Amino acid sequence: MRVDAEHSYDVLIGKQLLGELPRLLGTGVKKVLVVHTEAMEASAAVVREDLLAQGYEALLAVIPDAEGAKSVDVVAFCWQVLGQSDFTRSDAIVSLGGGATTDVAGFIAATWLRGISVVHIPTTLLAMVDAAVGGKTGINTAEGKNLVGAFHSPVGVLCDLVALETLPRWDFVAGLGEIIKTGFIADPVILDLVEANAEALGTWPASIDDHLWDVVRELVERSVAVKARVVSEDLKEASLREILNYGHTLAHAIEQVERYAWRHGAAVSVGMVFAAELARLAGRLDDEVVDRHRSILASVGLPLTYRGDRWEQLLAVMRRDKKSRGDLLRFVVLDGIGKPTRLEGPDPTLLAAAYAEISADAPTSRAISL
Ligand SMILES: NC(=O)c1ccc[n+]([C@@H]2O[C@H](COP(=O)([O-])OP(=O)(O)OC[C@H]3O[C@@H](n4cnc5c(N)ncnc54)[C@H](O)[C@@H]3O)[C@@H](O)[C@H]2O)c1
Ligand SMILES: O=C(O)C(=O)C[C@@H](O)[C@H](O)[C@H](O)COP(=O)(O)O
Ligand SMILES: [Zn+2]
Repeated sequence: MRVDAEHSYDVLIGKQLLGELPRLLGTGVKKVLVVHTEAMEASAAVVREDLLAQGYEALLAVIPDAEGAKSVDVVAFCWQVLGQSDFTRSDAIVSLGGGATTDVAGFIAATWLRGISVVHIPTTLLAMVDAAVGGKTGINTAEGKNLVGAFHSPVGVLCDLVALETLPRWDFVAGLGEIIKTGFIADPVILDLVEANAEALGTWPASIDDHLWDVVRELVERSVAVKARVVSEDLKEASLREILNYGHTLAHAIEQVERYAWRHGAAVSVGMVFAAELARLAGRLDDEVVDRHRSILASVGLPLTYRGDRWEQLLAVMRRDKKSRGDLLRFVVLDGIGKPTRLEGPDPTLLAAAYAEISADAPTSRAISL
């Protein structure tokens, strides 16, 4: 799959792809910093050995797990490593891990010497289908999620599906959240595929067999194809790219309120049900599509509700969403499957009514508690 952003790059999807890394790094690179978490230590050692065998100077930088990686302290630590190892503009970073790792490593690459090459090797489903592709990089601040970052496209992405064999069920399911998002905004075949294989997908990795691998590969390819098309047309989110943010306005607020104890994909699941209810109440989306949100997300084990007593707090956080313009809150909503649009400045009563529909506490809501 090819992405045409500030430069063109390949997203390779398959098995045992490590041999492709030198080609993705391109010519002239001498030093490579492999950024990874402790959980990825063994794989990072293999990548390093491979790079050394190919004649590169290869170093490892271990960063904290999950959202703990997306902090300015981690960035500063990696800048120090790069500085002390004399990394120049002809050297490169390789990220190895989930979306948190690819986000922070991408940001380090974007900022070191004002930008050096990065190759992403995503190891979660979510990072393969979304985070590693498209060049959005960033970190969190105390005030919110992804508030600091840069658009900095990788020079290549290597999605080795074998990595998914060790991914725990909950992290796999979180990745399905972004895949289902892609289905609703742009590719209904994704929804059909998930619905037809929901039980096996929702019980990963116990359910792995040849058929399931074919399904997962197709889901990854279809999701990456949508993302590649969108970011090739609108890298810096002038307009079209906002559709990839479906469900994210509320999702990011939930993640922050939960101090990142929720997985991103799980929060996106609740955020999509909220956005669907918002569109329904605004008279844009019919009941059938809203119900399909709930049924498909629940079928793989994703959450549909959030605590009712947090609305004011969530609303305050949502005001800092990147789609906001001044006081104007803006949401990506659907007019139908594959028909994303924007809802700008919805009435506060409409927002509260949509939230009541997803509140875990509301006895009369249409929400299903899992
Ligand atoms: N830049 C973008 O366009 C973009 C898109 C979507 C999401 N994101 C970001 O991605 C992050 C979420 O990514 P995520 O869901 O991958 O979470 P994550 O990076 O936190 O990884 C989830 C967990 O999986 C573990 N893990 C990773 N690979 C594994 C493997 N192969 N086997 C076993 N365990 C493994 C990690 O150690 C971690 O504990 C969020 O920060 C989100 O904001 C960014
Ligand atoms: O690539 C994009 O654009 C997206 O919005 C993809 C999202 O899934 C992703 O979570 C992204 O990091 C959110 O971006 P943000 O600009 O809302 O921080
Ligand atoms: Zn996301």
